[in-house]
Amino acid sequence: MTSPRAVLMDIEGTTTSIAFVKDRLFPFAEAALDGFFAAQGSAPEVAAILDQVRAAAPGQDPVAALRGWMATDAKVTPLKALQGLIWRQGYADGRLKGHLWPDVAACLRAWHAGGVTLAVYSSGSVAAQRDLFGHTEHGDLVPLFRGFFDTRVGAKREAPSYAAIAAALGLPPGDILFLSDIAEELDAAAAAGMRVCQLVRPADGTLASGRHPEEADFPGVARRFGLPAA
Ligand SMILES: CSCCC(=O)C(=O)COP(=O)(O)O
Ligand SMILES: [Mg+2]
Repeated sequence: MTSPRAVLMDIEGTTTSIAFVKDRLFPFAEAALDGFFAAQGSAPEVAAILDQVRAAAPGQDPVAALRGWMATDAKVTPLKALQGLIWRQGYADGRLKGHLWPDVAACLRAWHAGGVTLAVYSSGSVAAQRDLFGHTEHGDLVPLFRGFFDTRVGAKREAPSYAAIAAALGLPPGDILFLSDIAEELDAAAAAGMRVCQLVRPADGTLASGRHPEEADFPGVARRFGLPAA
């Protein structure tokens, strides 16, 4: 079988540790929330997010709605947009560094150098994705990627989202390999015709679903799917 022409990847649990997202990024945004609104609540970008929160949670105080979504890790677009704005300040002043598992950066560089199209699909906003990959221990990796996709393209557990991403990349779904730790996301991508592989990273405690090919790291993915070696 030919190797994939593109690799589409999830962030949390795939390129990046679950602990970094849950124990560093999410608490960072939650702790900064009140101060952020006090300083920037009237900025047009922030006001637009608050309007989206009011539309999604009618009758609720918008900040209370945001805190409720944070508490349940809801993948709601306005929450993700707001978290991205708050994290931006942390990346800019050096309090945040985008975490990548040690095997990831070298593989991304090798795959890109070998002509493989790279793209990201995460619940985190496109701005947050670009900030994470732009501020890693391995430098700015944003130029390696052709596309970044978030929940505005659709939910990660629904097949049409993956069809829309393939169309945006201008590739047949069968030419794209999707990498994620979440079996339901892989189910949806496979239903849209993509090739898939579950990242079962021991340090994240990921459980293999048994429904998809599985690998513990990106070099394993490269070997299995015939991608360039790092
Ligand atoms: C851009 S990093 C933050 C990721 C995030 O907010 C999140 O909810 C994790 O979602 P993923 O789709 O990457 O598992
Ligand atoms: Mg994930």
